[in-house]
Amino acid sequence: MVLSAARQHLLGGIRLGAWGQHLLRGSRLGAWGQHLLGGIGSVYTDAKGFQEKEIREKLQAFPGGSIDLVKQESGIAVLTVNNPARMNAFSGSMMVELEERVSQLEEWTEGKGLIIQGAAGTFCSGSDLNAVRAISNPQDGMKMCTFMQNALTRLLRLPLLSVALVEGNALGGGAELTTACDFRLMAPGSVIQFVHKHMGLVPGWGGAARLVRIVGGQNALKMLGGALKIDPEMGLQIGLADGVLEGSLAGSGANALLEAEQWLGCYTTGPAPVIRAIKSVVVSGRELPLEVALRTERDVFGTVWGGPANLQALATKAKHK
Ligand SMILES: CCCC(=O)SCCNC(=O)CCNC(=O)[C@H](O)C(C)(C)COP(=O)(O)OP(=O)(O)OC[C@H]1O[C@@H](n2cnc3c(N)ncnc32)[C@H](O)[C@@H]1OP(=O)(O)O
Repeated sequence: MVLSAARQHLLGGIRLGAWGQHLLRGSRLGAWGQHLLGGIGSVYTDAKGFQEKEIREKLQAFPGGSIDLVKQESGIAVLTVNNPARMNAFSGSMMVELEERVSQLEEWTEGKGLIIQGAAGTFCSGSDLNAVRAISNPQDGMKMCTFMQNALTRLLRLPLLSVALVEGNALGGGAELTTACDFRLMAPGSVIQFVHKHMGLVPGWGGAARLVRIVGGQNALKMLGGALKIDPEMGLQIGLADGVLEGSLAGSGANALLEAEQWLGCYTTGPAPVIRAIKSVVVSGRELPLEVALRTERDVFGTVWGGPANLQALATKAKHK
């Protein structure tokens, strides 16, 4: 089967990469789905002069901290941004590690959910200003930002329901990281702030594009233009936050994580193939033109129809009272 000119046109500029492969992995997508993904180049290498190997090497020259991943049997993974001496700022090596952890999550076929948190009670203060100073020329900045955009785009497209657990501060790139999750949970006293304007910058990790989709253009303009400090109350009001942690449990590390796990559990309870299919149809609806999204939805539907969970539900004559 050859894609018609119209479909080629629809796909213009949309080049599915790892996400598309995810959709396919272990699934029973139809021939059209295979065509949709086959032969379409990666979305991740299109910036002029972008050489992933080169920027990796450059980033590795700024070590410090780590990105820790724990995959739990419950199907919920916890990713920790761990550089407490610098308020969990992203060193160069942490950027590389983030991309590696995303690759590991892409391979995790049993997963259903993901919680992203910062170590020691605060989320993330953006990129490490020491590294920023050292690569402050536009060429290196563009490469770093392409690398991080790609990693965060793949993060958001994972077939896992993801939540940013925001304690303390999420500043600059840290605020951008929160927008690469499906949901944001804020602890009392926490702040999400796009401080870029104060740094003479705009978001570059894809945070502006995602923010507009989350809170709308008007709110995004106010947040970026005013470098507004968004507290939990304001976060809820503008739709940036999806929930606020209970004061009694928040701020105490493990308890905040436990609360986030409980919150996420409302959405991830059920068989992994179904939860993953839910995320996949929402991602395609969010990112693809309608005709392509509808076809993808049909193909994903085909992966769960007649599947174990579907057959079991039919056998037990489930009622939805
Ligand atoms: C495209 C990406 C754009 C970006 O992300 S640009 C970076 C944006 N982020 C920032 O400008 C954050 C600057 N930092 C701050 O505002 C404050 O440090 C912050 C996070 C509110 C915490 O304030 P305090 O609680 O008073 O703590 P503090 O200032 O004493 O910080 C403790 C140690 O952490 C360091 N730190 C915090 N944020 C950092 C960063 N982004 N890069 C490198 N180091 C950073 C800070 O320098 C301090 O270190 P030290 O104890 O003086 O050695």
